[in-house]
Amino acid sequence: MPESIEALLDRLCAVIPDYPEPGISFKDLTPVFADGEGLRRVVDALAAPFEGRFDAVAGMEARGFLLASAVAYATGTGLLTVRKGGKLPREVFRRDYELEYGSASLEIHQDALKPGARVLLVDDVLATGGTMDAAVQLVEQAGGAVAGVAVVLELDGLGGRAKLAGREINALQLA
Ligand SMILES: O=P(O)(O)OC[C@H]1O[C@H](OP(=O)(O)OP(=O)(O)O)[C@H](O)[C@@H]1O
Ligand SMILES: Nc1ncnc2[nH]cnc12
Repeated sequence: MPESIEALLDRLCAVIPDYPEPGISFKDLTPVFADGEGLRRVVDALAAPFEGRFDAVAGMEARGFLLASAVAYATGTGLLTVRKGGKLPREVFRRDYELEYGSASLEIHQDALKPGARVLLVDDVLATGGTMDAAVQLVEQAGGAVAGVAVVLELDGLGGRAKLAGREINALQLA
């Protein structure tokens, strides 16, 4: 029987205690990305429930970029870059937010989207949901319609799903 995606993630995801600060259990997916079959299966599984329902994929800097660009390529859709603050050269919309270990800001070009474009948002980890919620708001502010949210790992007990109430979420594994 083929290995389930949950078993694959259990096997390849590294867990680092007390990183980047005491009390955080850091989930490192770089070994999944480094595995040819792992990367392909994760990318396909992220997009599968939304097939035919999105025109573009938004990835959040930095780890989200890795997955979003692969999903966009695999599905023949466009790629939107949602960048950390101060990196984009033209007029931006901006959101400041909190995450498990600090605060940050995200920006999107004001003209990044065609009006009504259906956007799938992709990231590696959903923890507090601060990052994903900020990105959802930016996509909508730029005139897009959020088709859904796809993440590899949803961290249990940190409130990310509640923060995204009403959004369709595809999480490949609850950790
Ligand atoms: O649900 P949240 O609490 O917002 O946490 C999830 C976010 O945290 C990580 O990014 P990080 O900001 O560490 O940046 P990186 O991708 O540059 O490592 C991860 O890639 C998600 O984007
Ligand atoms: N515990 C965690 N592991 C990996 N990425 C994260 N992003 C936010 N919290 C995280």
